[in-house]
Amino acid sequence: MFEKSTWIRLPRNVVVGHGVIDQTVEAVRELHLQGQPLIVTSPTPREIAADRIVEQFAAEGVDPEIVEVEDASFEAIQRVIDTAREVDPGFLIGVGGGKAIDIAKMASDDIGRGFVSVPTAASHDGIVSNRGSVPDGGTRHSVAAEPPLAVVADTEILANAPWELTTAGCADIISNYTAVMDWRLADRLKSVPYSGYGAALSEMTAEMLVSNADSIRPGLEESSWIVVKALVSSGVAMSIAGSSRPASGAEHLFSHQLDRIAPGRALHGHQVGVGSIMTAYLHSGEDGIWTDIRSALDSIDAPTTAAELDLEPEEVVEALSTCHEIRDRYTILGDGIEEDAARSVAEKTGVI
Ligand SMILES: NC(=O)C1=CN([C@@H]2O[C@H](COP(=O)(O)OP(=O)(O)OC[C@H]3O[C@@H](n4cnc5c(N)ncnc54)[C@H](OP(=O)(O)O)[C@@H]3O)[C@@H](O)[C@H]2O)C=CC1
Ligand SMILES: O=C(CO)COP(=O)(O)O
Ligand SMILES: [Zn+2]
Repeated sequence: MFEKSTWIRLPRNVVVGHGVIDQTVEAVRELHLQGQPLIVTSPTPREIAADRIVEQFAAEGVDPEIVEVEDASFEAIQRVIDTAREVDPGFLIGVGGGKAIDIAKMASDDIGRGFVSVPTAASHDGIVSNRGSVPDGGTRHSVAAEPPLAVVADTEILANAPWELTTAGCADIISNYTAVMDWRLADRLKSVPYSGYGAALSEMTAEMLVSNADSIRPGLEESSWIVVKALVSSGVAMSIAGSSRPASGAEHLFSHQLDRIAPGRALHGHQVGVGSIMTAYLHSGEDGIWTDIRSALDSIDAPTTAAELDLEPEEVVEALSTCHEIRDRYTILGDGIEEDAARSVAEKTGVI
């Protein structure tokens, strides 16, 4: 008897375009969300977007509660949960980069209230996904969480954000190529749950971004449009898969390890891009697609070397040779690669 079942949880309203931040209240009302909003944001996004959203609610006689977070941590999530228990909000709104959105997402899951995602940077593909990603000591948790009920992505705000945030988002998408290679390998060798639809959507998203690379230029609002649609699509792939597998393989393990070894040095997307060059080399060898990945990153101004990530060569070697320990996710790194092998792949790909 056929006994499989799945839940694919997706946002209902995805609102993208110029000035749509001013439609946030409308997007919320259309979902019939009631009660006081709890806005989770971080310092810069607060000035750029959250205060504007507060004004919109104030014009309707609603006074949102705001929690400002500085880092992605379980302490920050707990602070949001504690505030939510005090004020009993009707729903949450995450306004900012990956950190604010992940925290809002995970707190919303804990307190059982819906959440709306308002990205201020096209820097990562968690803006739509049903996954939260939080470092915790020597490990990192990628946990199931509430997907947003709505996403409000204002391309004017995204286009005015520092250019490197957009190139980080592009690199996060380009890394889907190696994430899917790792996923297929893990399916073949370890029988991990695999979704052909999730994999195909993830690869197609990377393909479309790369084929539009010429239109992704600083100051062009169209660039934010292209990138944010790719980020939404990649997030949907994760929701279809029910895991971050379509968008996170060994290149993400490398990045998560760098967050421990060299915290705050480079953006998530930029680290996974460089990781992807090296893991593509491990998958397909000297004449494989690693050169295409490097060219794609280069064409959108994303880093391709350790120096551009502000890293020492030995930090790259350490991260690559130890990152398999970060979590139980089978990838091309298997049970780890030797330091000399890691140095060799980093040298051969020009990363160091
Ligand atoms: N759940 C998921 O599926 C995924 C989660 N992630 C997670 O997302 C995080 C990375 O996201 P990322 O966005 O790079 O990190 P942050 O949220 O830390 O944002 C990066 C920087 O950009 C600033 N910023 C945000 N918006 C603007 C703007 N419009 N103008 C100027 N500065 C701005 C932030 O300011 P400030 O310091 O003031 O906040 C911060 O300094 C990681 O924690 C990663 O694990 C990534 C991919 C997928
Ligand atoms: O960054 C992500 C996808 O781009 C999320 O993946 P993780 O599950 O590795 O945190
Ligand atoms: Zn990522």
